[in-house]
This record gives sequence, C-alpha cells and structure tokens, in this order.
Amino acid sequence: MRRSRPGWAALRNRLVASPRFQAWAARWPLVRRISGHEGTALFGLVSGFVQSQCLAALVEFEIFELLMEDRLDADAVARHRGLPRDRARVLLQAGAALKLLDRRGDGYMTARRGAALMGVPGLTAMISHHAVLYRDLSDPVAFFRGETETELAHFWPYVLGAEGADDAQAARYSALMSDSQGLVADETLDAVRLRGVRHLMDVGGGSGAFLRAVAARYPALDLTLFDLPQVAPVARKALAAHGLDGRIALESGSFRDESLPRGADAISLVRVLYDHGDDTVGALLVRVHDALPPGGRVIVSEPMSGGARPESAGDVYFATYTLAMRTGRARSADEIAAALRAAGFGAVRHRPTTRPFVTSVVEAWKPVSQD
Ligand SMILES: CC(C)=CCC/C(C)=C/CC/C(C)=C/C=C/C(C)=C/C=C/C=C(C)/C=C/C=C(C)/C=C/C=C(C)/C=C/CC(C)(C)O
Ligand SMILES: C[S@@+](CC[C@H](N)C(=O)[O-])C[C@H]1O[C@@H](n2cnc3c(N)ncnc32)[C@H](O)[C@@H]1O
Repeated sequence: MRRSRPGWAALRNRLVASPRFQAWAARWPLVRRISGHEGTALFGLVSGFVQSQCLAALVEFEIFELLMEDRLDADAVARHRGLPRDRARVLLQAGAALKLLDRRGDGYMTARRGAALMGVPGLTAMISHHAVLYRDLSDPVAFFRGETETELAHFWPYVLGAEGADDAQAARYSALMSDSQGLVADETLDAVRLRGVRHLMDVGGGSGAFLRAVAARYPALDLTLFDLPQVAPVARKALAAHGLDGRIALESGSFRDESLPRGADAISLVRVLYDHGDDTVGALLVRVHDALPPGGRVIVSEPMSGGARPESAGDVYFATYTLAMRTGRARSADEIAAALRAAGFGAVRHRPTTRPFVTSVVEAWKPVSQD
C-alpha cells in the first residue's frame, strides 16, 4: 500500500510534543484556546475510567432513584445508603461534577442527565454488567497482546453456537439484550421504510423486542422470529406477555448449521453480525440470500466501526467489547457492504441514524435477475 509522506504532520507532532512549545502556546491568546481544549480532552481520556467507576458506584448505590424526587445532603444520603459520610460526600460531588447530580447549597438531587440515564431501558443493567469488562481490561497490555483469559468470553457462551448454552444463560442474555432493544428498534425503524414488505423474518431476534416494535408500526406485516432453540421458550413467554403469540411466528434453529426458513421477503439481522467472525458472517449472509426471493431485502442493524473515519462508540467501546468476547468484531458500514456484495446482494445502502452509539443500518437487495 502507498503511504503519503507525513511531512507537515511529523513537524507538527515534534512541536506539540515539546514542553517548551506547550509553555509558549499557553501564553498566546490565539493558541491558548486550542491548547486548553486539547488539555481538557486529554484529561478526559486520562481520567475516563475513574469517571466510569464513579458512575457505576452511583448506579450500584441507587443514588439516582434516591434523589429523583428529593434533594438531600450528603449526611442523609450516607444514612440511607449505609456509606461513611466523608465518602458519600466525595461520591456526590463527583456525580455533580459529571452533571449527573445537581448541587444546590448542601443538597444534591438527580440532574437532567441522571434522569435521562434512568429512562434508558437496560442502561443501568449494562453499567453494572461493565464490571466484567472492567476486570478484563485491568491489564490492557496483556489484553491487547491477546494474553488475557477474558471473563466476557464465558459470559455469552451461546454466542459461539447452540451447543454452548443452557436455558438460564439464554434467559440472562436475552434479558440484557431485550432491555436495550427498544432504542435499537426505534433507531432502526426510523432509518428504514418497510412499506412494500409483506413478510419480515428477524434472524437472531432474541425475545422479539424488535418485532414487537415492527408490529406496532406496521400492523399488516407478517412476522417471523428465528433464533436458537434455547431462546425459543424465553421468546414464547415474552411474546405471550405482550399478547403477540398469535401475531409473530417462532422458528428455531442455528444459522450456523442449517439453512434459514423461506417465505419472508425481508430479513433483519439486529446486533447479530458483530457477535461473529468473518467466516460465520459470510456463510450467514449466503443463507440469508438463499432464503430470500429475488428482489428481497436484508437489513443489518448494529453499532459499527467508523472505518476510515474512526469514531468512539464503534472503534473504542464496541471494538474492545467484542475483542473481550473473543468472537465477533465491530465492522464498518463499508465492510458490511462488502460482505453483503460477496454473498450476492446489490443496491447496498448505508442509512444514517441519529445515535450511532445505539446502532447504524445497512440495507441491501437480492437482485431480481442474477445476470
Ligand atoms: C423538561 C425540561 C424542562 C427540559 C427538557 C429538555 C430536554 C428536551 C431534555 C432531553 C432529555 C432527554 C429526553 C434525554 C434522553 C437521552 C437518551 C435517550 C440517551 C440515551 C443514551 C443511550 C446510551 C448511553 C446507550 C448505551 C448503550 C450501550 C452501552 C450498549 C451496550 C451494548 C452491548 C455491550 C451489547 C452487546 C451485545 C453483544 C454481547 C456484543 O452481542
Ligand atoms: C446480540 S443478540 C441480539 C438479539 C436481538 N436481535 C437484539 O438486538 O436484542 C444475538 C442473537 O443472535 C442469536 N444467535 C446467536 N447464534 C445464533 C445461531 N447460531 N442461530 C440463531 N441465532 C443465533 C442469539 O441467540 C441472540 O438472540
């Protein structure tokens, strides 16, 4: 691959890395703003793990619930939560500095950002679950060398295939996933139009939260949920609880081992591909292609890497998370498009979403004629 000569960038780097240049830049009004901005951004990176752990403590001590309606001082919070007073004060100050709590006088109350966090389904459960990833990352050098026996690799064993999972694990997985699926479903359905589709099959649909959202927006669509046999009891229960057991058909099987049921003219893969390696994804997309009629559509929705324009959610969080799982990876929209084309799809479209940290969407169509 041809490399461009990074002449200007190399000169800039030498200058910016020099303490003398930094001291000079701090004195001059025009550059002072840029250097202050860079310093603040760097401090955010350096201290980000402490911020996340303060957030985790606020969640575990259920501080947002306690301060949702009442303004309490640190002593009262300490009493309610069985914390030493001086430590409660430090935690509440940290919450206020992170704009999760709002301090007035000596009193603290849940701030708008804390209230928003409480309103995102599954987010506090995800924050608690991060304890596993945090342990996996405790030696980042070993982690990136691939030397860590990660806990996350065992947390989702059935991602690796039907044989690895038991019913309890499937239920736990589906609960954590379905809690967060409302947001993913809304983002996905805002990004794609299903008008003209007759029958949608959601492959790897978990407990059916995506199809529930589809059913609400498109009452005339036929809907099928396909997932592992272990997930079927959880899905059946969830659909019945929402009165949708007659509305959404359930099919069980493993897309690793068998072809997909035919009959749908659109197939969705919501947060499925990034769990799996390239070979599994390639084979799955061929099976999706085989199951669709000519003119049928595939919809891929999941958090994605920014590719040539790296971005934080896909290239830091989800890329690291999937690395810790030791199975899948966060792919860019271009990589997913290439995999779709390799499986025989055409007319690939990237549909932007408003919250790429929740999901991004790529759609493609099976050509009407193969010539
Ligand atoms: C009322 C007055 C006076 C003013 C109001 C002003 C106003 C309009 C304020 C707006 C407030 C508001 C409504 C805010 C809403 C904010 C929302 C909805 C924020 C949503 C945030 C979502 C987040 C942070 C989602 C995070 C998701 C994560 C971390 C997901 C992780 C998923 C993983 C690890 C999945 C793994 C799957 C696997 C295992 C790879 O297969
Ligand atoms: C990350 S979850 C996503 C669930 C749901 N689509 C969502 O977004 O909440 C991945 C789903 O793929 C399913 N899955 C994994 N391997 C599978 C396989 N071999 N065959 C069928 N489904 C599978 C899992 O059971 C799980 O429900």
